[in-house]
This record gives sequence, C-alpha cells and structure tokens, in this order.
Amino acid sequence: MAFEPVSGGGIQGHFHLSRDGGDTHAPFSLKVRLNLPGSGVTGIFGPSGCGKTTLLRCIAGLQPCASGSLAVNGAVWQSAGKPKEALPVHRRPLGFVFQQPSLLPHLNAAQNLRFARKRAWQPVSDAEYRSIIDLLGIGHLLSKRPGALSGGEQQRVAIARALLIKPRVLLMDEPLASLDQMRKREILPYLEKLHRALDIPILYVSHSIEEIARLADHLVLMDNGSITNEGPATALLSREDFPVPLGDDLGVLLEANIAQRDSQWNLLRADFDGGSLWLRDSGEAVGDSIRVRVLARDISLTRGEDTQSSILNRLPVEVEEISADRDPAMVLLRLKPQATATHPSDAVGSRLIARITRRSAHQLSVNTGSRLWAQIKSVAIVR
Ligand SMILES: Nc1ncnc2c1ncn2[C@@H]1O[C@H](COP(=O)(O)OP(=O)(O)OP(=O)(O)O)[C@@H](O)[C@H]1O
Repeated sequence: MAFEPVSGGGIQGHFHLSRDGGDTHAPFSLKVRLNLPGSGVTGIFGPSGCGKTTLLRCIAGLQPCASGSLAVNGAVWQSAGKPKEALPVHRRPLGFVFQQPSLLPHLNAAQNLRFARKRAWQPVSDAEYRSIIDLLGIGHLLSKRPGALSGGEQQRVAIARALLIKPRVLLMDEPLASLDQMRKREILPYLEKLHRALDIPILYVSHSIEEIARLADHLVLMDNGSITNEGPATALLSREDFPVPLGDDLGVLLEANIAQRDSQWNLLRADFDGGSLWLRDSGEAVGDSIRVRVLARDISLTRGEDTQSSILNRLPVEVEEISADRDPAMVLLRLKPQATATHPSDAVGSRLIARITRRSAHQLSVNTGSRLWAQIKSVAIVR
C-alpha cells in the first residue's frame, strides 16, 4: 500500500530507488520509510555506501529516479503516484550543507551570503541577518574571500549561507568530514548553538560517534539501503548491540541537570534519572540541561563501597544483564542504578554499561542480580 504523507508535524514519507550502478558502482537500492521529528537534530549513521547521502538527496529532490512521498512539518513536497506534482529541487525550502563548503571563490564571505539572502524563501530582515552572523561567529570574516579563510571558517560561512535562505529543513552531509581534528573541535560548539537556536529539523549525516553523541537528539541507523533502527539518540547509542563496533567509545549517554555548584572544589553535581554524578565545573549554570557520556571502560566494580578511593563517583548498582564482548577477554555488564534516598525509584532509571575482564567478573562472582558498586573514573559533558 502506498504511504501518503499526512499533514502534521515531523518529516514523514517514503522513498524507493534502484540503480544498476553502471560501470563504476555496484547495483544499489534504497527503500526507506521516514517518520522523523519536526525539530532538533536527527543523526543519520551507517557504513559507507549504505545510502545516507542518497537519502538526503531524495529529500532535496535531487534524485529524480526516486519514487516516494514527503511532507515536512505538514507541507507536502511530493505524493506517491504523482511524480509530476513533486516540488522540484529549486522549490523545496531547504538548506544543504555539504562536506566541502563550496563558496564562490571570487566573492568575499559577505557577497557569498548576499547571494543566498536574495534567494531566501521569505525576506531576511537585517536583525535576522545579524543574528545568523552572530550565531556562526563570522562577523570578522565578512570581508575575506574563501581562499583567505580556514576550512572551519569556510564551513561556518557555508552554514550561514544555508540558513539565510530561511529553510524549513536543514540537511547536513558530513559537514565536518573535510576538517582536521582541531577545526572540528572549533566548529562543534557552533553546531551545538545552532541546534539550540533553530526550531527547524536538522538531518545530520556523520560517521563520527563523537559528533552524533554531541549533536543528535534522534538517531537513524542505516544499512544497505534500509533504515535498520531509529529512536532517541541517548537510547540507541547506549545499546551494547549498536551495529558498529564502538570499541573504546562504547558507553552510555545520560540526560542530566546541573543541580548544585560546589565552588570550593570547582565541581558541579549533575542529577540524572539513576543518581548523581560530580563533574569538573566547566561553567554551566545550576538548572542547565546537559548530556554526559560515561564510557564502559571507565567503570570499575567493587563488592562494597570503596570510600578510600580517589574516585569521586560511586553508585550502587545491580547487574541486569551480562553479555559477551567482541574481545574474548572482556564482558559487558548492563547495570541498573539501585534506588537510593535521593533517587527512590530504580524502575525506569538510565542504565550504565561496564566493560571489565572476564577474569575480574569471575573473581567478583558477578551474576545477574549481583549488587555492586560502580566506580566511575571519568564523566564527559558532551553538550
Ligand atoms: N552516481 C552514482 N551512480 C551509481 N551508483 C552510485 C552513485 N553514487 C553513489 N552510488 C552508490 O549508491 C550507494 C549509496 O551511496 P551513498 O553515497 O548514498 O552512500 P553513503 O552511505 O552516503 O556513503 P558514504 O558514507 O561513503 O558517503 C553506494 O553503493 C554507492 O556506490
């Protein structure tokens, strides 16, 4: 049965495309059904060649051979069985940011932006123009030509250009992939700001778990032309069976709130739905929502509470599940924080994952249901 987009929130639709690949590529087919949030960042993640770029191109109307349907926050862009009525690419109100910034080299940044502003879907006021420039921190770069800007600066101008057309959806295809590690670190805070400032949906393709963990609210996993899983990023990235070996990156993402500042020791207390964690004070305000990452390799386990240790964060936990690791010397433990006076209910709390040696698990006689203390060596704020 053909799926027709209905009006309402979110990005809804389906796409179907087959190509034989010709002389240069293997045959490929894409078959996906979309039901994505209408705001926030949706990360699209999957192995090379699984169809992430092709999916974005379908949404942009750049794959004329794709059949399907699409509605973006209630506006129908194409309907099943009516290909002639589909909006062509130049009539789809979207911004596209590619791996390469592709600014016009003979124009300076301001002229590149003016070019986009003229093509905006609605008039862009001077105040809106200035707020986009401020958001990307490019005010001091406006008189420079792309050749005089670093890769990260060019990409910030390219993102501003995409926003100046007042898109209803922003498509970002590995926007940091061409940058070195330092430039990536430099630009990520701008993307985080963007995420908070915009109320349009952002579809963000990336191969990087770090980027996805920092930016994505929702996650779509793709493989071989299909969507294999999707859901809240925090839940999917915390699964031991995440389809890509995360190795040392395996861990959980926790949504937390800054509950207390300890100025004497420069620490912050962050409460999550399974307990509290102390973090180094990096300037967040009490009441701020943050996202923290606890890696499986940073958790060690003790039978009793080890109060003589230098480790600040200790949580009473119960072993919920034990599973094999890809490395035969290791096991993975899913840990459920136990109820405490401050967190009386352990029914729905966030889980932790620990990765310890099989020998340690044996020595500690770990079984499902064992009650232990998790010592957390390091906690990183990712947003
Ligand atoms: N111009 C083309 N003609 C034929 N096949 C193509 C063409 N471009 C891409 N393909 C094939 O389509 C499939 C999906 O490609 P796509 O670029 O969407 O994957 P991807 O997940 O974005 O990959 P990557 O992460 O490497 O960018 C791949 O098998 C690729 O080889």
